Amino acid sequence: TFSKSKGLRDKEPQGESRIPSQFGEEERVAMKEALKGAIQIPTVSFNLMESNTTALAEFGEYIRKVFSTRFIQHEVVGEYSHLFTIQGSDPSLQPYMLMAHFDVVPAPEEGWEVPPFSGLERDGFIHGRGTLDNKNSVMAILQALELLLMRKYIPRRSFFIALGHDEEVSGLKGAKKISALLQSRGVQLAFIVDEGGYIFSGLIPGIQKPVAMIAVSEKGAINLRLQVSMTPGHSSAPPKETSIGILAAAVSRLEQTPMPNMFGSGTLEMTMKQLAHEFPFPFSIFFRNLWLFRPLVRRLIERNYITNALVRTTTALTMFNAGIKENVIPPVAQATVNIRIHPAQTVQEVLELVKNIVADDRVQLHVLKAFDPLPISPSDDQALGYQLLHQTIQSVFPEISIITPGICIGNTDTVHYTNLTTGIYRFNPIYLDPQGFKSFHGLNEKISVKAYEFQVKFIFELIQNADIDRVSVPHLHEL
Ligand SMILES: CCCCCCCC/C=C\CCCCCCCC(=O)NCC(=O)O
Ligand SMILES: [Zn+2]
Ligand SMILES: [Zn+2]
Repeated sequence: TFSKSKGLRDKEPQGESRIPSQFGEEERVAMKEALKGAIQIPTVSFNLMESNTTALAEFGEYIRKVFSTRFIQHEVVGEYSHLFTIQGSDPSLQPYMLMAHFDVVPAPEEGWEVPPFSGLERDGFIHGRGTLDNKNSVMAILQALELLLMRKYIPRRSFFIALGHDEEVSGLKGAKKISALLQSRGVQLAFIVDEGGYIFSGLIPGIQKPVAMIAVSEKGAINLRLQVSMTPGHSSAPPKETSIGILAAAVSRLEQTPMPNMFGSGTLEMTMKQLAHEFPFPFSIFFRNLWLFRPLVRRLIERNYITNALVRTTTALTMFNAGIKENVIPPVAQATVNIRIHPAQTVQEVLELVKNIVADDRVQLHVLKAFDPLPISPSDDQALGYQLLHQTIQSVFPEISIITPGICIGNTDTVHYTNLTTGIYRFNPIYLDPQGFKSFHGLNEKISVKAYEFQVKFIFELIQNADIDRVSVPHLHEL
């Protein structure tokens, strides 16, 4: 119930209509087999222009085959994305939306323990690209709905399921179009839930206990192309500087010059408030007494590469292309820099900083994509989406005692839905340890069969929790 989080309370106790989230052996086998099949379809997004469209189409066929989507309104949007509309019995309740994406980043086989699109089960884990990011969610959402419908559950609150096909390359053809379609129908959502927050385990230095982080905001981003052009010529009489040398020096300056540490603003303060007591001595003293230790904490946080990303705009050099032949002075050198913007900064401010760091007019800057950090969604007692997630985490994972709002350092399709709701929450009910975190876009991405079952159970519970009548409880200030 909501009693622990104080704000919203169930009007009625959960009646007999509540369906227990218990699944039979046959159902559990079918569940994991369905996920394996999804992993085997190589729905890779390479870049804005290029994706495996055959696989994207095949994925659509696959979900139709595995789930009884014919019983609910199912639309294909932007050629490959999917929008499901589940009509609730009580039109007075504002609808919500569950989101996920089924495109994945490329996965060259080198370095993987099992082929990345095999979906092989080994030692209790299903392996493959997309097992965490994010076919697990796509399949778990549809699976939970299917299991509820099979048990004759009739939702009271309407909800949508939006499954994007190009999240990894912007969401412009999928999520953006779904959002426009819903807007044209006059839909306003109570809240949305997407990927981007997790149950962190051993990921926050000093904290052993699991921390469920519901991301209430996410960083902005810029993809920036740096280019140097020069006249080609014979390499036996080289000029003093080449396009490659000039560009290399520029990107090296960017890598060597971190953006300013912005500790002291945004969602991190909220997260720190929740976590301060959990750190071991003497860190707990430092975090609880920022009035005295702020400068020290500011430095401590930037020591770890993950927490560093929470306090500053990050700059990652991700692509570098130059040269046409061994003995030709290169005409053009290009690099792509992927920047993630701290919520206290804007695209314009960061571009200005970049220009000053590059400080070389021969290096042209082209903005390929840019957006500001996302607004902070409410996490107070009255925030329905946040409180529903909070409640469901407490009931499905009773071992978790720390639930906190936070920020997602990656980007999600939610960027396209700010017109439909102010309640944007990013949370996947998955334990993520440092190895799991590194496997996002990396090697050996995998999910345990148990973890996947818990994800299905979580959504099964969340949908039912969203249907319980709630009354507001006056806010009680803690003494
Ligand atoms: C003191 C608090 C510590 C919390 C530390 C954890 C912070 C990590 C936050 C979020 C995890 C990032 C998940 C990434 C989501 C992936 C989505 C994605 O790949 N999108 C595409 C992209 O970003 O390029
Ligand atoms: Zn993702
Ligand atoms: Zn991703």
